[in-house]
Amino acid sequence: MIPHPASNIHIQDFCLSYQERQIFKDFSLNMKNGKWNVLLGRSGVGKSSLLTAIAGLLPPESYQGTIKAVDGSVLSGKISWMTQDALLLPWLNVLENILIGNRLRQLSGTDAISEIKAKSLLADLGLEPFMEMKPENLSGGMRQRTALARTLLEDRPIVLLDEPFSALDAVTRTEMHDLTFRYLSDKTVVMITHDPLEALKLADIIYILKGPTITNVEILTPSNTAPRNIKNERLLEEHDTLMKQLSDNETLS
Ligand SMILES: Nc1ncnc2c1ncn2[C@@H]1O[C@H](COP(=O)(O)OP(=O)(O)OP(=O)(O)O)[C@@H](O)[C@H]1O
Repeated sequence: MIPHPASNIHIQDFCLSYQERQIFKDFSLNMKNGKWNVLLGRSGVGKSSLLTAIAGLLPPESYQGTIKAVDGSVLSGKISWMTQDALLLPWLNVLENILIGNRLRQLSGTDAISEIKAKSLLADLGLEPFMEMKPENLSGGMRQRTALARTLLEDRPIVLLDEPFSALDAVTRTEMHDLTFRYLSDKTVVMITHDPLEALKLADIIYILKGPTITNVEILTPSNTAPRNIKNERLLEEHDTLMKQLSDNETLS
């Protein structure tokens, strides 16, 4: 499927400071359209801040530069975003939580179809037996899968994922990698992860962000097409390269 032309992301001359520290300075980047763009970098370098900026949720007075599609159109309305904390509404059950976008938009005409899609997605994610449970009764991994389901159901051309698999056990994580990759095959995905192997498994392109002030990125394009077998020898060599690139950075607070 050809990605929607407005699903690219063009970052131009982006500058961001918090108090004394400048996080980004004159930073420009074109994310790959319809691909998995993965951000790697030491904790505190500025990855989530960049995702927040792409989502259009930084206060306008706090940054300079532009983040738009290459044709100049705005990105708002084209993005679904899964934040680090699942942000589920405690008074709604799993099914209601993943349908919240529809409910807020009052798409009453599509509710029946959305509910069928939502239930099928919950079944794929192994959450069907829990769909009437409230978030407080779910494990951390189940909450994360619920948040992932909500993001996947939004069906937007741009999908921002901030450590979407971090709370999952190794087996579930592998299953979720494959499923998420399938669901998002025609989207422009920007994913943050702390796991270089996860990045190498899923990314079309990996951007390594280095501080203390980010002015550009180092790029690694893994060989072969994603999703990759993480036992592949070539991938393990690329893992070593990535680890060296990541460790060649001063410690950030
Ligand atoms: N609203 C804010 N006000 C002040 N400082 C902030 C704010 N948000 C983030 N920071 C600081 O900016 C820096 C970058 O934060 P950010 O969350 O973007 O990093 P990150 O690379 O996503 O980190 P992690 O991998 O640990 O999630 C950190 O030092 C953080 O403490």
